[in-house]
Amino acid sequence: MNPYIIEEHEGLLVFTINREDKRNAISYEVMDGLEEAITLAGEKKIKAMMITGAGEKAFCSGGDLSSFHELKTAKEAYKMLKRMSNILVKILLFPKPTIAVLNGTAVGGGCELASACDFRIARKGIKAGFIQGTLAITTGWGGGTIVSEKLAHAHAMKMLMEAVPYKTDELLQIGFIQSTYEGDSITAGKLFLHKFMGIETEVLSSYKQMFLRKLEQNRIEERIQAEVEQCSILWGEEAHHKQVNKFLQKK
Ligand SMILES: CC[C@@H](C(=O)O)C(=O)SCCNC(=O)CCNC(=O)[C@H](O)C(C)(C)COP(=O)(O)OP(=O)(O)OC[C@H]1O[C@@H](n2cnc3c(N)ncnc32)[C@H](O)[C@@H]1OP(=O)(O)O
Repeated sequence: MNPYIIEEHEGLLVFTINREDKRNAISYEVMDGLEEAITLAGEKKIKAMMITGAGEKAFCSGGDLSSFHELKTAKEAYKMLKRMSNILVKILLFPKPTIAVLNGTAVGGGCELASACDFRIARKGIKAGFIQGTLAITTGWGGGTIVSEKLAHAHAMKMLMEAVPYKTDELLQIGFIQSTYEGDSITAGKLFLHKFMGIETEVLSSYKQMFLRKLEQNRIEERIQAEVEQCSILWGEEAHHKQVNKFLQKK
């Protein structure tokens, strides 16, 4: 089965992580897919991009631990973290509106991926959190830096440091998600963007640039690079490998 699906719905590019049995964990193949989707979303006929996951259990459970666990040293981890952080930067700085539709749990890197989008909506009852701390690492794809820009200081720091999944009412309250939905995820995403789709692409892009200028002024890319480097160091430590082993041995 293809690990991702790319579809076009009347000017909306929809990317679905299609690894339901692995809770939509991000493998290198999913990274290939995200890179392809970003390129396709750049086409003139596309007004906005949506990212979601297959099924109802998970939006994305972060990096594929069974595969990335092979990366033992800081240097090995850096390559993977850097590649995915480049993808997050492309989504963050994408010149058109982007939305993450959290069809299910979003944890670890899944929460980072969602943070890179302009908007996040969630199915009622899901949970989302930066649980990286429980694996003795920090965010490493740029998500910590991104969330520090998008949420109030105390909310962002609390969410990162607590390292627990939050319920939808808490996610709404801190502003991590903008609304909740019931039913089909793609329909919910389309409904959220409905009014945007009637506006000229150039107008949407011009507004997006206003927000991007602020991020550039705040040296976002330089700060994301520092996050990648810091996480790589922690990744190489025994404490991290011990926690990942615990998760993998639960099988
Ligand atoms: C690597 C980058 C780093 C970053 O920079 O941010 C990270 O992303 S670190 C964070 C990595 N993610 C996690 O630690 C989450 C791990 N997963 C879970 O906690 C749970 O699976 C879940 C997401 C809360 C869902 O729980 P549940 O519905 O009970 O499912 P299972 O736990 O039984 O899992 C089913 C199936 O999926 C496999 N799985 C789940 N997550 C991952 C993952 N991240 N990588 C690889 N595989 C994953 C799990 O092993 C099960 O597989 P099988 O036993 O083969 O059925």
